[in-house]
Amino acid sequence: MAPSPSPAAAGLPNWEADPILAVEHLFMRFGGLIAVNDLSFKVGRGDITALIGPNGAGKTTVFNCITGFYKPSEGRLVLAHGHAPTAEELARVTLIGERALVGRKSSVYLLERMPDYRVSGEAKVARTFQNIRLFTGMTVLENLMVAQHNTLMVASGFSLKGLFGLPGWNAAQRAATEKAKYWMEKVGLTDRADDPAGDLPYGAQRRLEIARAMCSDPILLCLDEPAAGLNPRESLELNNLLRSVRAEHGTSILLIEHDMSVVMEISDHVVVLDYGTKISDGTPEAVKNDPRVIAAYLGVDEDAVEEVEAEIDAEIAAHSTGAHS
Ligand SMILES: Nc1ncnc2c1ncn2[C@@H]1O[C@H](COP(=O)(O)OP(=O)(O)OP(=O)(O)O)[C@@H](O)[C@H]1O
Repeated sequence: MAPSPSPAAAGLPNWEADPILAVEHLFMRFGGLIAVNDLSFKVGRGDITALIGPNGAGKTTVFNCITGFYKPSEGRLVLAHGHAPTAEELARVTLIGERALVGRKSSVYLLERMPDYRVSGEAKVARTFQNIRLFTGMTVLENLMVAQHNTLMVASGFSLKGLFGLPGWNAAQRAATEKAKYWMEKVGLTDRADDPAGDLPYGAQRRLEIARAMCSDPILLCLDEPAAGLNPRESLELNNLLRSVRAEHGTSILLIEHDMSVVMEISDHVVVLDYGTKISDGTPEAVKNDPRVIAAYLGVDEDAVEEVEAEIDAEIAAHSTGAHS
């Protein structure tokens, strides 16, 4: 019997063929409010994926669940290092109640079972926030060194090796400084290395946040509205930075963004939420032309929404009549 074709060969999109993250039946309730309602989607390895939707749609809540800031009410969040897990591997890690199944070539992490510090330290998921959260009184360089605190603490033997200046510690400190310099250069902040982060212009603070997240060597970078408050030139620079992060470091990127010029320009895959529910999922082109998205999000005014919905209903009715005749 001929072997069945691989998912990629079968023409599936990358997020189906090689998902780095699978969000499965995610619910998040706050008392009587259902902020995320049975949400499932996948993030392709090496893809730039955008999560979009009107204000209050539940996007940041999804990020908070993925990054361990919230414990979801229900659902599974599967992060795969290496290849995606087989159904058997997934069933095993789920049923034995462990948070991860770590192998030499590939590992699987169930993020809903992990607190935020394990999601970043072990599963290697980094994030930035909608409201910038830098250490404003520290310099640019210090912010990038603090981001490597965990690695340095381990290398210092929790201070002992550091106190005696042992070679392993010195090498780790040199490597951390090199990494900080590399990312400073990458985001164009080398000449501001010794300035307090709080003195930087807004766009530069946003870039520093991304550099700080990258200093933890994430495999998945989650960015909450990275283009908010940027002017068109800065948005363009952001697009280039994100493309190069993906191309040179293979980091997969999941971003929440309202700026459609960023979303349509750099995303491979777009997922649309409205009232906590997924209403569209596909390539930027497919999503842009989806009438549900146009009605819910892409700026038709309220009067036009009913009109568009009537058109959709008429289309569906015509389609089903056609299908039955
Ligand atoms: N900690 C919380 N407690 C109670 N309700 C919350 C909490 N966090 C979020 N919500 C509610 O959940 C819903 C979704 O909010 P969320 O911030 O996730 O939306 P969003 O799509 O990120 O919105 P925006 O684009 O405006 O940032 C909102 O109704 C919000 O008020």
